[in-house]
Amino acid sequence: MTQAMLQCLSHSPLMGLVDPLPETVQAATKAIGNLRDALQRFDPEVIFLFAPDHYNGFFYDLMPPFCIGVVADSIGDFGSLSGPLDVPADLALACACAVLDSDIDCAVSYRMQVDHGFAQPLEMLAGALERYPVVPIFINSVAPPMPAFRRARLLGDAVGRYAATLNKRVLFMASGGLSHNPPVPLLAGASAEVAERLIAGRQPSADARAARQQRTIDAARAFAAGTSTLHPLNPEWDREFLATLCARDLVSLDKISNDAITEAAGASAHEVKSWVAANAAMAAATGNRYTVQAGYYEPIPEWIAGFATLQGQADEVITKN
Ligand SMILES: O=C(O)/C=C/c1cccc(O)c1O
Ligand SMILES: [Fe+2]
Repeated sequence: MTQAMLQCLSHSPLMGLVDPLPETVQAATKAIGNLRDALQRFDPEVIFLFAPDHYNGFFYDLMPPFCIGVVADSIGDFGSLSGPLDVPADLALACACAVLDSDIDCAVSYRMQVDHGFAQPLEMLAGALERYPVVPIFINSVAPPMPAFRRARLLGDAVGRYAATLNKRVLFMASGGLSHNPPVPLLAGASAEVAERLIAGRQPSADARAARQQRTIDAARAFAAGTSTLHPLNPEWDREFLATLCARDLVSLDKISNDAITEAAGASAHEVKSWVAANAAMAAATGNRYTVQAGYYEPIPEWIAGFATLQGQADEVITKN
């Protein structure tokens, strides 16, 4: 029998670099610890990790809406872990085939590069990049045109139905901020130099990477000081989104357009599509017999993130406990 578990966590590469008050860090750390403890108890045999990229592994030379990594490496931006992920290649490829058979067009990569979006949850929850077998599933969340909520839900549904055939303990994990708008550039209106970076910016020089990271750190300091023009966090939007997931009413999100997401919650709020996909996977794998609890929520300007955790269990697991 397949046993399923769901964990969703915001990420921010600013954690540890631009921190809020110690009590805020402590509360977030405790919430992350709760997820980590639950993950260890569950001891997944495979993790399906839905996450975005931030122009570190995916560029406009060929930008897929979705991509499953058959082989994947973390680049180690902002001090996140670098190195290979333990991707079960046959299983990842079979998952991609099942997704395609479900009418969801999804790329595959045998050299997928991932950034803090994938590395942070693996480090914070699993303890290492290679601690557990992981199928990395990229959802384009920063580079328009992007998939809509509905497509993210259907991707998750297809992954969940595939996972249900495995007879394993599977963990559906999502990584992404809620409302937020860090200074990740847009191609529309970009200078020639920035456009080139977004189209073909793979393997930047050490200086270029350091400059990029410093720009984000400076932006976070200004945002926290209230002197920034970045789109504000939107706690009301975030809380409503979390309530929708807890009510397991994913279909109701379908009516929210990409423009409406950007306008209400910022250009990087599209990262919540990872959460939608993971929740849809959980619903499909359990035949909709699961419960979800939001764990922690706080709008944290220093991390430029509506920061949250959420966890879900299959009803069978709850009954056995
Ligand atoms: O500069 C980047 O690559 C992204 C930074 C960032 C900052 C805050 C929240 C996030 O989700 C990010 O990816
Ligand atoms: Fe992000």
